[in-house]
Amino acid sequence: MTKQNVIVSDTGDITKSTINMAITLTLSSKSLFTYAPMPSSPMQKPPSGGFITVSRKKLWEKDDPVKASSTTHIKSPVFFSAVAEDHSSWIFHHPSALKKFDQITNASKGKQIVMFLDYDGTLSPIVDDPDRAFMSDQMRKVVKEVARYFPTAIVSGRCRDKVYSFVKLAGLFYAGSHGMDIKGPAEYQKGNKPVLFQPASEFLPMIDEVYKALVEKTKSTPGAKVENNKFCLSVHFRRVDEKWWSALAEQVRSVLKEYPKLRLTQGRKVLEVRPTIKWDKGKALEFLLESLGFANCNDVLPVYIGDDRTDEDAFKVLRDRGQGFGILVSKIPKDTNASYSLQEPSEVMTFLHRLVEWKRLTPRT
Ligand SMILES: O=P(O)(O)OC[C@H]1O[C@H](O[C@H]2O[C@H](CO)[C@@H](O)[C@H](O)[C@H]2O)[C@H](O)[C@@H](O)[C@@H]1O
Repeated sequence: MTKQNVIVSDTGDITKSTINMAITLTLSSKSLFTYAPMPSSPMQKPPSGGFITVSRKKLWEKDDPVKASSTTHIKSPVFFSAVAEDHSSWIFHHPSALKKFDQITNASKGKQIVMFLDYDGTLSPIVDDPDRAFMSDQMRKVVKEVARYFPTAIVSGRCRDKVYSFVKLAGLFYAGSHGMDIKGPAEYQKGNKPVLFQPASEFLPMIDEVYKALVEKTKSTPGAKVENNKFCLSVHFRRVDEKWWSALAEQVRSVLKEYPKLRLTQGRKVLEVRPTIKWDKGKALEFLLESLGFANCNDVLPVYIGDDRTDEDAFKVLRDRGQGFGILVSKIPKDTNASYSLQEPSEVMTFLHRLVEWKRLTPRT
């Protein structure tokens, strides 16, 4: 494997000493994720008081409650006060979308809201078994209502068919495989045809081959699970004992060294394998806006809600366009290009309810 084809994250789901470090050391010193700190981000500044430094990595570690509870250093009261301080500073810059609801709806005056919703960790809570990440009936109901009023897309790392089998709603756009498999509802036509876009289709045979190789290679690691997401793959380690994380990373690396056209990224306790093409959730968002007839328009307000690093590509597109808002679903501070935050899927549901209510009560202009 060349050093160029593997890009590695640092993420709060794991510690430096384990899987993350294993890949970083063996493959590349370059960090994968473009979690560029925002110029205004308070996280760039040293915490005031000057007696303790709380790194972003430690804050990311808290993303995982199990990990956090087993990490002895965060029990220090000094740590807690520094975390609290960082948290309130972060919230100041990424306020709750519920608290700033009026600000968001005011910005939509004269504009068409278009909703983009990530699936795992946004519409459904994170669970141990990826095959059981079901969406609640209440969440389905409100997403259906949202889609009645606003063009709506589900954007997921999952295989499109799989995410559809969870959401089970017609009339929406679905962008699976991190946006590499986009399908629109029949009622939205582009050139008299329903929208269908698969920029990585040439990679299908390779992805299938690597899927089989990864299943074979990782079968000795208890708890590891390889998920075929059609144009990309996920190697889950949520149910793998931490002591095997490095070995699992090495297994994945050993398979990928034969495939320089694939890259490795990291999400929430998952290693994600995908083609090196320049396509991501941000590009998918732009493609969808264009398909909806909103390319180069000022009268549109895209709102993207997501919880993971891959959603940052979409947040960044919105920030760069100076259009719409990204909303990060997270309980803890993270470097993000999102403008607002929500703590968890239940808050996402409340936000969507309020949006539907607001739209119902707003007189048509
Ligand atoms: O873009 P997303 O819809 O957020 O997909 C990202 C990954 O989500 C899924 O994995 C995550 O959720 C699982 C279920 O809660 C959890 O067990 C896992 O640890 C998380 O990483 C999905 O299974 C992956 O294929 C996606 O890449």
